[in-house]
Amino acid sequence: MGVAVMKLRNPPVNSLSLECLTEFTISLEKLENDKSIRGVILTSECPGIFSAGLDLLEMYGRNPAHYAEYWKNVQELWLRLYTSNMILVSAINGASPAGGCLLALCCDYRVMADNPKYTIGLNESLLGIVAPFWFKDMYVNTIGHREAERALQLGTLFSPAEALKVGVVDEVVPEDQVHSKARSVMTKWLAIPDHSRQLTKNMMRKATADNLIKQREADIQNFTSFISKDSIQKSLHMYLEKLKQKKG
Ligand SMILES: CCCCCCC/C=C/C(=O)SCCNC(=O)CCNC(=O)[C@H](O)C(C)(C)COP(=O)(O)OP(=O)(O)OC[C@H]1O[C@@H](n2cnc3c(N)ncnc32)[C@H](O)[C@@H]1OP(=O)(O)O
Repeated sequence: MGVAVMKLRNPPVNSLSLECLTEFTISLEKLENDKSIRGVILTSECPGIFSAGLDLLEMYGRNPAHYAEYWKNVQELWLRLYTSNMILVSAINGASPAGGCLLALCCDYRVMADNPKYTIGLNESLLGIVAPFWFKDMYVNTIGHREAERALQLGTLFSPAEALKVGVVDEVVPEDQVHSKARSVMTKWLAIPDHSRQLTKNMMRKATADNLIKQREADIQNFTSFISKDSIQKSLHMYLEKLKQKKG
């Protein structure tokens, strides 16, 4: 029925390394150019993890040129996903913090597995970093200003039930039904004529995407100088240490 399933596979936690981002963007571009494909189901092949978000090791202990290159690719993937003409449905079958949540938010519909161990949200502030304006814009578009304001400041990671309540996801289903539900949602969306659905999607999303497009270079500069700061590098170091210690 012209539907592709994209499975994220970058063990152990599907972090979005530079290589992973680049491959993702290229695959998406290929699908976008394949006229037989009308929809994509985005999911993960890593057990229990949808995506751990941006790769912290791409943002820690590197040089400014690397940070700039990395951020350019983060922007590129986001723009492609967010403005895709295809129907995107995410089958969120695991934890989905920060950049993982960002991927899901780009989709037209989000189905999440009902497992309280899996959380989702833009938790950047917990890491001592700040979600950029275009992450924030997409969050506001999805859950509204007040909820986004609170969740961004607190770095809230929502359980599936909370995520459903606040509107971060559209549906929560038993874990073994995530993929079948994503497929049935896709069938419903495929019944809408592409041209009217695409024009409507574009109308809803263009201003948000344009907001980044018009200041991409400044956003790269801003990211590079922010992430290069000693205080921010120190925060990332502490967060990485915390992740290590969690293992015991
Ligand atoms: C002006 C602009 C400002 C900057 C804006 C930047 C926007 C940033 C967006 C982001 O996405 S930042 C990343 C946020 N991600 C997280 O906070 C998730 C952190 N990870 C976890 O919470 C957990 O790892 C997990 C995903 C819930 C999985 O838990 P699990 O117990 O299954 O695995 P772990 O033992 O914790 O991890 C295994 C292994 O993977 C490493 N790792 C985890 N997450 C990342 C990551 N995002 N990037 C790189 N590496 C990651 C973790 O350290 C472990 O490594 P080892 O100890 O095995 O070496």
